[in-house]
Amino acid sequence: MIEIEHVSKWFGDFQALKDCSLNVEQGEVVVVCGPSGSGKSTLIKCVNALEPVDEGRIVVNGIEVTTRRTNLPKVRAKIGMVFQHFELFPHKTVIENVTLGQIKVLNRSAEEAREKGEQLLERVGLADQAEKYPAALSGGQKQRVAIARALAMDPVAMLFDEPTSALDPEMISEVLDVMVQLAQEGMTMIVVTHEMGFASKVAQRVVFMDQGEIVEVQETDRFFKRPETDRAQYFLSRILHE
Ligand SMILES: Nc1ncnc2c1ncn2[C@@H]1O[C@H](COP(=O)(O)OP(=O)(O)OP(=O)(O)O)[C@@H](O)[C@H]1O
Repeated sequence: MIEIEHVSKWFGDFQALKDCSLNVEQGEVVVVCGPSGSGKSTLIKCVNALEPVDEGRIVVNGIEVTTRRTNLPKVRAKIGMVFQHFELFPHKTVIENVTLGQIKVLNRSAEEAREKGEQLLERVGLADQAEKYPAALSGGQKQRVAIARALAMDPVAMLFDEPTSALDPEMISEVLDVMVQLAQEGMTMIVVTHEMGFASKVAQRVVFMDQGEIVEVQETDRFFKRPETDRAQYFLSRILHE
């Protein structure tokens, strides 16, 4: 479903991704972890075509996202992305945030978009916040709006870039709960996170990145019991004892 084939990417002279390959199956949840600067965000931005790749290709649900295309917003909309800092439209209400893309990119009518938006806000527990502006919401609520907004586009897969790392500790579980539910419903997901509790509960596989390389791809249980590489072992021992 998500095929990443020999992807390399440079920022100027700096190689941020080095020959990265990974296949994510339909309905699979893969957690990507690794030290700061290892290329995790860059990798998933490439999957959503937010960053162009220099070598290799990425195919999502049969569509190559790494070719230059004119209908990029439509392709991108089908691959939902949730960012660390929410990236909501600050001057739009919650319901407008959730309907805008549906109207502009998917050409849905305002009524259809609103109905879908309301259903999704209900699903993430925010039905009563529809008319508020993002500034009036907590971080956990903002992130749930961001998830609802991505889901409103009927994505074939969802990408999460450290979705809980900007949240106060007490809000982390309200966002993770929504993600767990999505996973249980069979959504294909790539999740960049250091939430190893989430990884061990939900992910089928864990990808460990370091210095732009995919160093290790392991079944989750195995990764936590016995990572194959010293680099992954060292990383795990550090974050599990933080
Ligand atoms: N737009 C950019 N221009 C130049 N360098 C960049 C750009 N984006 C990322 N980088 C560099 O590429 C490397 C990988 O960055 P990336 O954000 O993918 O890492 P990460 O593993 O997600 O890190 P973190 O956990 O800190 O978010 C870093 O060294 C970063 O400084």
